[in-house]
Amino acid sequence: MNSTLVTNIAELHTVDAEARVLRGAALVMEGERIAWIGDAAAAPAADTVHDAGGRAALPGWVDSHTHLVFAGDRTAEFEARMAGQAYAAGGIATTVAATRQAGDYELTRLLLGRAAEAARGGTTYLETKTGYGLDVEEEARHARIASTVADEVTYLGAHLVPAGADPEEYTDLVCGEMLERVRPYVRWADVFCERGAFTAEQARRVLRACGEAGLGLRVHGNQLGPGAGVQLAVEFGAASVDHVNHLQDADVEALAGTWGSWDATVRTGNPGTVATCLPACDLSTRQPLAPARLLLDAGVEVALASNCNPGTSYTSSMAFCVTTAVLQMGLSVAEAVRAATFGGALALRRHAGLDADGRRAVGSLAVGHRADVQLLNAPSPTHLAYRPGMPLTGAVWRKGVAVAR
Ligand SMILES: N=CN[C@@H](CCC(=O)O)C(=O)O
Ligand SMILES: [Zn+2]
Repeated sequence: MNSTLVTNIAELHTVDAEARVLRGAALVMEGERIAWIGDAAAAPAADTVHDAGGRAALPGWVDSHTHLVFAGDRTAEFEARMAGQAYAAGGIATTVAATRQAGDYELTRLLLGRAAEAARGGTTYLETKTGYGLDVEEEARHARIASTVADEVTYLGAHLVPAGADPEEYTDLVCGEMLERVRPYVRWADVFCERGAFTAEQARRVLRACGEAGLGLRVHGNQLGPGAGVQLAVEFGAASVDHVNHLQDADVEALAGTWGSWDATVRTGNPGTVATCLPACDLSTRQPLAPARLLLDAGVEVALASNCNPGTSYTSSMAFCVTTAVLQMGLSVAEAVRAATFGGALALRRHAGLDADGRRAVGSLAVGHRADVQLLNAPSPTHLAYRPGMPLTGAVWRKGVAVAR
């Protein structure tokens, strides 16, 4: 099995339960797992040696929320928004029309290009969603294509009621035939519970049906105004509720309540509902930045994700999200890095051990975890906030294979 030693690491940020930072460190990747971590002076030999040259090493980013199966863009909508127009869910229909026109080859090519772009930015674990198909054949096609590229696929048939459809009948379809057809390709289901998208009652039906079909649950909630998304996510034991821009005290309390049997100091117990914040989207839609500081202080586990999509967040830069979280959302660098790595892993329930489908943990660096590692072009991750917008991704390994260096 091929092995790589990365040595001469100024700071190795494990993002483990003790948040250990090892100085003068090295790590060995063997096949697709991390085989050894420790003091560089004591490192074992390996087939290949990579000198980190005094740079910092972190887990690769875990991007737990993207919508990458799409064609076309929405530049005109973005320009109108920058001129003062508000974002509305209806814009999704523009992308649905463009995506339905793209054949399998084209859609796969676009998706591969976006996944490669994300990897070059340090993302080593990627979730993506359907939701630009909105009929049975298209949603099944998008789920199938997504499953050939992304680490995790989420069914988002409940993204928008397509033009001309009756909302209740469309919800029936999402809960029935459409769900059956996408089921082989997806692990998760999501619903956009928002004004202009799905009501709380419709969202409840979707979550119930998808949960009964054995899918893990996620919710797009409280993005454009206060709403039922967070409470529904908690009610259904969703792994994550995403956006969370407009929260009432009761929403924060409900989320905090889901973490009662989780011990963050040893990372055991039952994880609750992660609050996934999407700062690039918040800036692009001119929503208030999600209250990540408040959520962390209340005891809620927080993730940062890119939400890369052509409508609200056309970037897969997790580094940008980390930078924004530090500069504008009140997180420390360590908290932001944790949210963009371990937080995403927790939101995808890939934070620990080998699970039932034999997958290795991601989002933190420990022996046995997936060898998903990035080096920064900097001696410490503080530079992500200190030097905003600079090209700080040095080398990236995904499953032990160099994807950028
Ligand atoms: N908010 C809902 N869905 C996407 C945006 C989709 C679009 O506008 O194309 C989001 O997460 O922001
Ligand atoms: Zn989204």
